[in-house]
Amino acid sequence: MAKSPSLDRSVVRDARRLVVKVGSSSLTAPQGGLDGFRLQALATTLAKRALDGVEVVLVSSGAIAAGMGPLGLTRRPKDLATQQAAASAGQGVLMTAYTNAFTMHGVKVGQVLLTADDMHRRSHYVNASRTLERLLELEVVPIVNENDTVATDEIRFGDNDRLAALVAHLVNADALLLLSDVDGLYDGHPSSAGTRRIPHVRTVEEVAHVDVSGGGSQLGTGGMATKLTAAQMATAEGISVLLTSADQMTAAFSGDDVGTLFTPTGVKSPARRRWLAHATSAAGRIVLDDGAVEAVVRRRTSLLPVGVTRIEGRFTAGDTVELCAPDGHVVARGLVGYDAAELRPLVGRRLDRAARLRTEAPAPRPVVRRDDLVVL
Ligand SMILES: Nc1ncnc2c1ncn2[C@@H]1O[C@H](COP(=O)(O)OP(=O)(O)O)[C@@H](O)[C@H]1O
Ligand SMILES: N[C@@H](CCC(=O)OP(=O)(O)O)C(=O)O
Repeated sequence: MAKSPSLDRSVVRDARRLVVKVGSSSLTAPQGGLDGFRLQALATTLAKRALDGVEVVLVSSGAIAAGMGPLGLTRRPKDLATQQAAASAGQGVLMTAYTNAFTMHGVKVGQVLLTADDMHRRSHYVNASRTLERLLELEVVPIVNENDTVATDEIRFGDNDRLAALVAHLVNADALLLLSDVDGLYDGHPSSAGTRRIPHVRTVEEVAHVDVSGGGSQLGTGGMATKLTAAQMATAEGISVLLTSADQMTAAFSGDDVGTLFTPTGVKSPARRRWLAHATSAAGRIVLDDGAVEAVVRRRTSLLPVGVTRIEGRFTAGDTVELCAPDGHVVARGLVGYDAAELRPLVGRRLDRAARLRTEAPAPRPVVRRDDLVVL
C-alpha cells in the first residue's frame, strides 16, 4: 500500500544530492562553545552518506558560538563587530573539528564562505556554483557558512537558513535537510503545553497562522520564521525540505516519520531564473498599470515605459527590481534596463509611431526585457 505523503520521507532517504543545514543550537554545549560529541555524531552520519555515494553539502552555523570560548565571552555577542571577531576566531575552530571528524572516516572536506552579496551578484553566484560542483566532483564535502567577518548589518543573512536554501538552488539539490534543536514545526511554540508537530506542509501559506515568533535557543538566530522562508524558497524550485532535529538525523535517513516535510510547490527552473527569483535583492520597485501586468504576466512580453505608472528607489541599469501590480503586490522581478533618473521622465509616456518619426525619437527600449524577467 502506498504511504500517505505525510509519512513518506523517501525523498530525503533517496536523495543523491543533499544539502544539510545544521544550526548553532545543534552544535553547541549549553554553557557555550562547540559540543565536540554532537559535531562528531553529525560528521559520522554524513560521512557514511558520502561514502555511500550521496553528494552532501553541509551548511554549518556555529562559528560565533565556537569563538566565544577563545575570546572569553559567556554570552552570544549582540553587536556586529564582536560577532565578527567571534566568528573569525570560531570559524577555524569549527573547520578544524569538522576536518578531524570527517577525516576519521576518510572523507575530505572543503570550506566555502559566502556573503549575501555573493548571492546577489550574478558573476559571484555562478562562480560559487562552479566551485561547489568541482568540490562534489572531487568527492569533497563542501562545508558552507556565511562569511561573517565581512558582512555588514545591511547586507547579511545572519541566520544560515536562507543561505542553505540558496545553496540548495546553486547545486540543484534533490532535498534540503534543516537540522535544529527542535524536531519539526509545531502548531505553536513547542514550549507551550499541548502543541503538536506538524508532519507535512504542502504550502508555507497553509501554516501562515502558526506562531513562529517565539525565540529559540540562546545561540540560534533565525528561529522558526527563517526556516519557513527557506522551505518556501526551496520547495518553489522543486526541492523537498525536511525540518527535524540533529538527534533524529539517522531516523530521517531511514525514511521514518520524523520532522516536518515540506513538499515541492513548483518545479526546477533554469539556474538563471532561480537566481533572479530568489538570490537577488531588489534595488527598487516599478508599479505597472493593468495592461502592462496583463502583458508581462500573461503574455510574457517585455515591459515598456508606457506601462509604468510609478517608480520607487534609486536603481541603476542592470539592477534587480520588483514589478508590482497597481495594488502594490509583486508580480515579477527583473533586471532593469534604465537608471531610475533616466526612466522617471518616461513614465507612462506614449509616443505613437507618427510622433516618433516627426521628432525622430527612437523607439523606447524596454524597461525590462522579457528574457530578463521572471514572473512570480
Ligand atoms: N512553531 C514553532 N515550532 C517549532 N519551533 C519554534 C516555533 N516557534 C518558535 N520556535 C523556536 O525555533 C527554534 C529554532 O530556531 P533557532 O534557535 O534559530 O535554531 P537553529 O540554531 O537550529 O537555526 C526552536 O528552538 C524553537 O524554540
Ligand atoms: N554564520 C553564523 C550563523 C549564526 C546562527 O546562529 O545561525 P543559526 O544557528 O543557523 O540560526 C555562525 O556561524 O555563527
